[in-house]
Amino acid sequence: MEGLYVVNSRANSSALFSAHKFRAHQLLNPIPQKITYLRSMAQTHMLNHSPHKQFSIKAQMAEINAGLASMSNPTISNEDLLKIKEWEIGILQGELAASQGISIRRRPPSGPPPYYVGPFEFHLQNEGKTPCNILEEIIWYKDVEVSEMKKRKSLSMLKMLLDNAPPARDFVGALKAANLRTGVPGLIAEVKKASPSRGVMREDFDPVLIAKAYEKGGAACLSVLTDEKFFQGSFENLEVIRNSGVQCPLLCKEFIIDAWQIYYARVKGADAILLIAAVLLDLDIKYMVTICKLIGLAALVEVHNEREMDRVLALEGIELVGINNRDLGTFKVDISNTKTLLEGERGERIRERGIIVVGESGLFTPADIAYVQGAGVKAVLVGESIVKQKDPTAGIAGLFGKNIAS
Ligand SMILES: O=P(O)(O)OC[C@@H](O)[C@@H](O)c1c[nH]c2ccccc12
Repeated sequence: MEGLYVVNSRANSSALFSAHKFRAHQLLNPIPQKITYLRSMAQTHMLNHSPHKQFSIKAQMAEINAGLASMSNPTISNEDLLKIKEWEIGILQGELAASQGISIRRRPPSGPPPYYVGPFEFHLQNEGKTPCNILEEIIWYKDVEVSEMKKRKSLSMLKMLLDNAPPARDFVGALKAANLRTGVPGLIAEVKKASPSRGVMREDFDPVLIAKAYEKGGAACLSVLTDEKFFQGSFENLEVIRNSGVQCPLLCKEFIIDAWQIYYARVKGADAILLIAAVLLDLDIKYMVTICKLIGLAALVEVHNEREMDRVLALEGIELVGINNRDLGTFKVDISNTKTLLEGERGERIRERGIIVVGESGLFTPADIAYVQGAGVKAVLVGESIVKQKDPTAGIAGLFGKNIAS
């Protein structure tokens, strides 16, 4: 556990590069040999994990090295050096993300540090300082938010709190049981006040009342939005629902970019967390799923296109995959996405591996539920259509076209 902590204790970084940075702290003096050493380490990591990018990265590394070798300013401070390193690592991480088809960029640093002598193209890459879509905006804001939260509560504090937390409830088990009991997909009912695409969905928003109404209506699990700025949710909502006597396992609906958030979610009462493949590198997903297993959480890995599905299916140990019918970049909703991603060989592999698939977003009617069930989902994640109902319990019966409460 301690090893995991060191590697993943920094925001903004994939596990490997965090380890790399960690060592960078220890190795800053004297400068040239150590830079070369650090660089070769980064190079090794890149080569191991992104073979098809080998050539371009090698070339860029060579360019940076040449630049540094010709650097004449001997007064460069350790602090500036560290900034240079961090900036470069950001660029390399961007490269790795692009090679995996991830279009969401992490928050750009404020441009090249002083004394930077790397290739010109790197300067250009960081020109775009405005987010390209809503998901990117959310992620950039989250980066800042999480680094602030981490200052207030360290990971070691969270780990101490974890030792006293009641064990997590079986999220996947509850979905399977509900599916077997009702013959329709197990319901994850979402406690959601607002969203960037739909605005405020319910003015009289009482999270505990809604949660209890969902449970009464036969929800297997609940999803609680915790993002404040864009969804008007909160960790307080998660906590009050957990302490209200509601028995359903809880999904912490958060934009997770740092393992610290996983521990935080568990401390606040979560039984499952969401990992969004459009945002996270393969290695990050793998690493975060491992952390979830260590602390007893289920991980719902969300995909919204074929590329993301293939990336996730290439990872081991995945139990729960969500297919989002809403493109988080454009807000476009199309429930046939669930069907498309489960067709052919992909669907077969999923069945063989016993992965539970959750159909997410845009489900309003019994026909919608039947459609995604026909496509192969064993669970659904529903917010808008039930949270907007005056009586969410009746909303659930309306959504399924029958009473699914036990
Ligand atoms: O309200 P809807 O259309 O029923 O969607 C619920 C849920 O799928 C959606 O809120 C969601 C799916 N993935 C997300 C990731 C972040 C925030 C929200 C989401």
